[in-house]
Formats: sequence, C-alpha cells, structure tokens
Amino acid sequence: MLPRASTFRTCACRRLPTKRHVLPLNQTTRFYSVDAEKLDYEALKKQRRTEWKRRQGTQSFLDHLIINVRGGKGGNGCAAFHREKFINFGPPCGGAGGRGGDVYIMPTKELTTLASITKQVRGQPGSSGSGTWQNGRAGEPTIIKVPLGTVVRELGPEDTRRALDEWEQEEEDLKGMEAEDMKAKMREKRWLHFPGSADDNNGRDAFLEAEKVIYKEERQRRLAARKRALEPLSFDLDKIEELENPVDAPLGVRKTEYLGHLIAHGGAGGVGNTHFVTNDNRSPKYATRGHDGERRTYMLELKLIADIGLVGMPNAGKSTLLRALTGGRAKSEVASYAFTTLNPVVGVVRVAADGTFEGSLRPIRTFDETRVEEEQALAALDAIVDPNEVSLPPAEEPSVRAGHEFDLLETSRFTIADNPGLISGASENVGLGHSFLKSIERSLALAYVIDLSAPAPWDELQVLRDELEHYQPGMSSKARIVIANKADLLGGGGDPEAVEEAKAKLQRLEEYVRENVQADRPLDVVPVSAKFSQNAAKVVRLLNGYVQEAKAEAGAEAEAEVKVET
Ligand SMILES: Nc1nc2c(ncn2[C@@H]2O[C@H](COP(=O)(O)OP(=O)(O)OP(=O)(O)O)[C@@H](O)[C@H]2O)c(=O)[nH]1
Ligand SMILES: [Mg+2]
Repeated sequence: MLPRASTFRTCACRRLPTKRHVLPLNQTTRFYSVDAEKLDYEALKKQRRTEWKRRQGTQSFLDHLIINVRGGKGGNGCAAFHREKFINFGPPCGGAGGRGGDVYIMPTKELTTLASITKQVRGQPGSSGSGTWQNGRAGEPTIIKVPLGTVVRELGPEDTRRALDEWEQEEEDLKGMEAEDMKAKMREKRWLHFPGSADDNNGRDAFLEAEKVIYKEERQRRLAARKRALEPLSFDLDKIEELENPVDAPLGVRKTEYLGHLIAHGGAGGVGNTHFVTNDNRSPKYATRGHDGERRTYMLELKLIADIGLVGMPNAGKSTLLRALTGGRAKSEVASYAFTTLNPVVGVVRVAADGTFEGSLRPIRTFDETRVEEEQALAALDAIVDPNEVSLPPAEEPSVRAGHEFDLLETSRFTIADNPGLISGASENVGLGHSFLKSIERSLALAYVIDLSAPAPWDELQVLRDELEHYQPGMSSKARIVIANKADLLGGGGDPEAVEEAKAKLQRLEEYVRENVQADRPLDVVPVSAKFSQNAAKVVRLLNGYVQEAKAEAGAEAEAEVKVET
C-alpha cells in the first residue's frame, strides 16, 4: 500500500536542516575564546593533520617503478581474391598488415612524481590488411611521459621481475600439450586461411614450404632479440631534447617531431596472400598474422636534477625558504604542521650580476595552512585594516622588476630542491623514510635548514647529518651551508637581553658546527628569516658560489678524463 501524502511531508521535513542543527554563532565564539581550550584544539588539529599527511605520504610518494612495455602488435595480412565485374576468378589481392606502433619514453617538466605512470604499457596495434591490395595502417607511436631526471634501466635476462618475451610466453602456454595439439596451436597463432580452406592448406606442399621459411625467419628474429637482451638499455632523462629541423628545408617538407627514446619496437605486420604467389602456386589461400611487439621491462628511478638540495627537519621552513628565493614561483606548500611537503619540489633562482635575485623583487605573502584558512586570514585582515582610514605611504617603484624585465639582468641561475622533512630514524622508515633523498643524490651541494628558535638547534643538525650518512656514506660531505631559519623569532622585538641571548645561541651553533659537523671543508652558518626574506641575499650569493665552484670542478675533472683517454 502506498503511504499517505502526509507521511511524505513528514519525511521531507525531517531531512531539511532545522534550527537545532546549526550551532548558534555565539556558542562557537565562546568555545574559541577560552585560551587553554583553543590551544589544545589547535595542537590536536596539527597532530591529526601531521598523521594524515604522513599516511598520505607513504601512499603517494613514488620515486621508483617497474613498467612492462610492449610494442604494438602488427596487423594481420589478408587472404583475398580480386573480384570485379566480368572477372569471376581474379588474382590474389590480400594486402599486408600495418606495423605495430613503437613505444617511446620522454622527459617532461610537467610531472614531478612517477605516480601517474601506468605499469603496463601497450603500443598501438597496426590495422589488418584487406582485399584489393590494401595494406593496413601502421600503429601510432605511444609516448610515456616521465618527470625530468628519471633514470631508465632495462631489467636483464636473469632478473626475475622481467616479463617473459613472446617465445617464452608461448612455451609457457603450450606446456603439457600433446605434440599434435601444440603444432595446431602454433599454426593458429601464425596463419590465417581463406574461409573454408584451412584443412586443404595444411596438406599442401607449398604451404608447408612457406611454413618452414616463416619458422626460419622467426628463429633468426628470436636469436637477434636474445642477443640484444644481453645488453640492457640504460639512460638518464636529465634534459629536454628537441629535434632541430634544418632551417633551409624547402617549404612543405614535414617537420620531424621529437618523440623521445625508443624503448620497445612494434611488431611487423603479417603478409597477405599475394606474398606467397609462385609459379607453382598461383592462388595461395593463406596469409600470416602480425608479429607481437617487443616485450621489455624497465625500472624507472626518479632523481630530480637540482643544483642545491635543502635538507631539514619537518617545519624547519624549507618550503618557505624555497618560496622566498624564487619569489613564490615555486609552488611548495607551507603549513605549520609536520610533513606538509610530500614530494620534492624544484625551483629556479635567477641571479643578476650585482647579486640581486629575482625573488627579492617579488614581494610574496606566505600563508600558513589551507586555502580556506588563507581566505579567513585575509578576511580578518580586511576587517581590522580599513583602507579608507589608513593612508599607506605610496610604495616605492623598484628600478627593475621581476618577470621578463629580469631577463636582461640575469647572469646566472641555479635550481634548488625542497624536500620532505627528515627525522631521526628516517633510515628505519620512520616519518616519510629517507628514500626521497634519492632525488637530491646528484645535487651539486646540500644545504641544511634548521629552526634556530628551537631549544637546541645543534641537535637537529646532528640528526640530519647522521641520516644523510645512513642513506649514503659520504653524502653529508656535500653539505656546504647551515641555514639557521626563523631568526626573527629570537631577539624579543629588540629587547637587549634577548638580543644578547640570540647572539650567544648563534655563536654556540657556529662553534658546534666547527667542532662536530665539519666536513672536509668549512660549513657556512647563516641566520635567516625565510618568512620575511631577511638575509636571503647572502644565502643566494653563497649558494650560487657553491654551484659555480662545483660546476668548475666537474668541468676540470671531465677535461682531465679526456686527456687521460687521448
Ligand atoms: N617566524 C617564522 N616562521 C617561519 C619562518 N620560516 C617558516 N616559518 C613557518 O614555519 C612553518 C613551517 O614552514 P614550512 O616551510 O612548511 O616548513 P617545511 O620545512 O617545509 O616543513 P615540511 O614540509 O613539513 O617538512 C610555517 O608555519 C611557516 O610560516 C621564519 O623565518 N620565521
Ligand atoms: Mg615543506
């Protein structure tokens, strides 16, 4: 029985928000106005966010991946005979199948992790040939886009993680079959027959001859593939390459497009029955199927190419520093809870001859927390500052501006990578672990970022150094500078006692660095405030110096190697 109309009305009303469900405004205000409670609430919120982020981090951070790549399958050949008005029995006219598409790999700046890359990549198949001598269309190439800085390594024949090649796979499929069944199955995989002539073909000498030739060719193909597999491919995708088309090419000549590195060839197309015409056999009724594409397995490993790598504990202000140095161009997330940054982010610092860097010309506002909170903060700011009441002095126009104008001034640039936070025990996979350090393994220099406002910043430094050494012995010798961040929190707003205390703390840190953390060359210690871009110019000058120095050293080494070889 249908419910009465009044029943519907009651249900609908129940779903509507009533006054009871909405918290009165004064009630929430009262809750926040209690300071102790608010503090607890804030701490709890931060802790929950940290936990949430850490869990997310373990799922989304991806710096190595194994992918199975298969070139496109070739299209099948066609067994057909020409038919036309007044020609009832025309000649064989089956076209060949198209080639399967090749698979390429290409670096791109748009990606920063391997998370979006599919593990099984199949090239596009070629289309089959058809009657009237029509050959099939070749498969389009497939391009796998990976982040810049990915190292591609093919797994060798002994590696158990490698996918089986087409012959090994066939062997596996035929295991345990009777010899007759096996033969039939192998034939079925390779041959196509004109409708109704399969049995007839199998008994013909011409077909058996053709089969022998096809198997011989296949054996040669298999030998070549096995030989090639003994030398696995390996290359670094550390720069974006472009094909230069000749400038004097005649009009109308197609420009060749850069597709990247070829990692799996597509299979050849099958041949049509026209291919098998001989003097003895004028109307062959069989064609071959397309070949499978190459099957290869690759290990992708992400190693970002940044000249400088920032290493620091969570919340030390690494992301804030990156944003300050790049003028907010590098969009690294900043928030007051730990593990805000989950993936390494690379930014570019552009420097002029007089030491001005582009970031200093772009005033940035660094917001904490999420976008919602950012909007709330802005709204609160607007409520306090009434633009009509406060007459701000007109901002001075800088003589140069960031953006395109800086192109004329720029004399050097370097890249800098912000990393997730490193904590004690990261080598035992505590926090986000330390595998992300792989991304800065090839950096020219490392910079420790520590929180100077912490009670014992030197302890932080020791932990960072130990974790670097745990990750790779000798890696800490790449560190050149200790950036003591959050210096603005010391000094107590100009209180002489607090200033003295801050100076003493900095001195103690310097002493500690000199005595305990020293590598083979002295480490610079620079107090900065990333949030307010204080002393950032000095940091940029020093970092730029290390990069130039390291590049010069690498250049000298390469030259020496060339000399030895000659
Ligand atoms: N007062 C002050 N606060 C800062 C400074 N630098 C960063 N902060 C604040 O410190 C908090 C953490 O900054 P982040 O840049 O996210 O720190 P992080 O090292 O990237 O942290 P993770 O990504 O979690 O490893 C934020 O609330 C920043 O506003 C600074 O120089 N002075
Ligand atoms: Mg960060």
